Amino acid sequence: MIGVLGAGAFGTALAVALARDGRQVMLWGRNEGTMAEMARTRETARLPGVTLPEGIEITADLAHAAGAETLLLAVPMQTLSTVLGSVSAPLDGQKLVACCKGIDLATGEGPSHVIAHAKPGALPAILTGPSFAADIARGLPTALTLACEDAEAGLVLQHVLSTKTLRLYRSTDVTGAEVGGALKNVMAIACGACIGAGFGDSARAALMTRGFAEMTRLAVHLGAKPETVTGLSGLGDLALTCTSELSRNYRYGQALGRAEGFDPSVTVEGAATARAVAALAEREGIPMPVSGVVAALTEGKVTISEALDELLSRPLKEE
Ligand SMILES: NC(=O)C1=CN([C@@H]2O[C@H](COP(=O)(O)OP(=O)(O)OC[C@H]3O[C@@H](n4cnc5c(N)ncnc54)[C@H](OP(=O)(O)O)[C@@H]3O)[C@@H](O)[C@H]2O)C=CC1
Ligand SMILES: O=C(CO)COP(=O)(O)O
Repeated sequence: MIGVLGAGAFGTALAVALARDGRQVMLWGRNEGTMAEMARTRETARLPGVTLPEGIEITADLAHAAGAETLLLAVPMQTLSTVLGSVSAPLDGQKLVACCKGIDLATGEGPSHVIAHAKPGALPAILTGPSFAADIARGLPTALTLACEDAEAGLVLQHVLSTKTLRLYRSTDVTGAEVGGALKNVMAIACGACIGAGFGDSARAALMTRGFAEMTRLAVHLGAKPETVTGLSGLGDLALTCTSELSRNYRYGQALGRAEGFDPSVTVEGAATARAVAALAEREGIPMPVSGVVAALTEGKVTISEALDELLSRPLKEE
């Protein structure tokens, strides 16, 4: 049995893909009324046009869902610690796969460390890479990274979670996978802002490239392998998110670039993560100029033209 905690767009899309491939899935969401409605209609407003297969058990009972051998954690990053804290069972020996992307603002940690602190006896892993929920739920193909420090558990998870349309590559470099997934959202905000402000495609390509350099710098500093950052979790997801209006982070950036408002109920992981990265970069003494500018933009501390000036006026250096 696979349990999915978080019945938003991504958790539901993963549940649909896995159930279609014959897995028994339990999908947990916090709102009893919403979950009852989802069970009755087999539909969700977060994935219009998608029918939830009968193989998905829909529940609002957290203790029940948390009993599954493999748990996919698909809640927003800034709520992960709270959600895990609400599970009273220790989850010893259970495989906890973070499907969220970001860095916890309170602790400066990625999802695997948040899991390790909340449930020290569990086996943490991360599933990340280019994967819009709408694509996954429609059965469109993609490839993802499944990273787990325990190579044996990683191998098991790779087989449990791969389907005919989701091709999982395994890795033991959890830090590399987490940093790539977290930072690509920050870069997507930067690229959206760049396009929204009318700075053009050349500027966006430059931002993506320098953003990628920043991702690699932080990941390697934290002990990751550079080749992980060039994989699906880093470059793969960066390419997707910085170029598609299906990305919420990109659209949020566009709104910043146009000095327009943005619906605060939409999940935009890159905003809090930019602030977490800026704090981490300062603490560790790592230059992260694009992340710093995104953090300042999201906090309303600089305008889009001040952000551009800040990046362009940095001392000239070797690439
Ligand atoms: N959407 C996508 O294409 C992809 C998303 N992801 C990642 O998946 C994670 C979740 O995103 P996504 O599903 O898109 O987000 P959504 O906004 O679609 O859904 C978020 C879900 O989390 C629930 N939630 C929010 N706060 C809490 C809380 N405190 N306790 C319990 N549940 C809570 C919401 O419940 P409620 O409805 O009651 O508010 C909702 O079901 C993010 O980290 C994102 O980066 C990764 C790959 C692709
Ligand atoms: O992570 C994603 C695709 O891989 C989804 O991106 P957004 O959260 O920006 O929509």
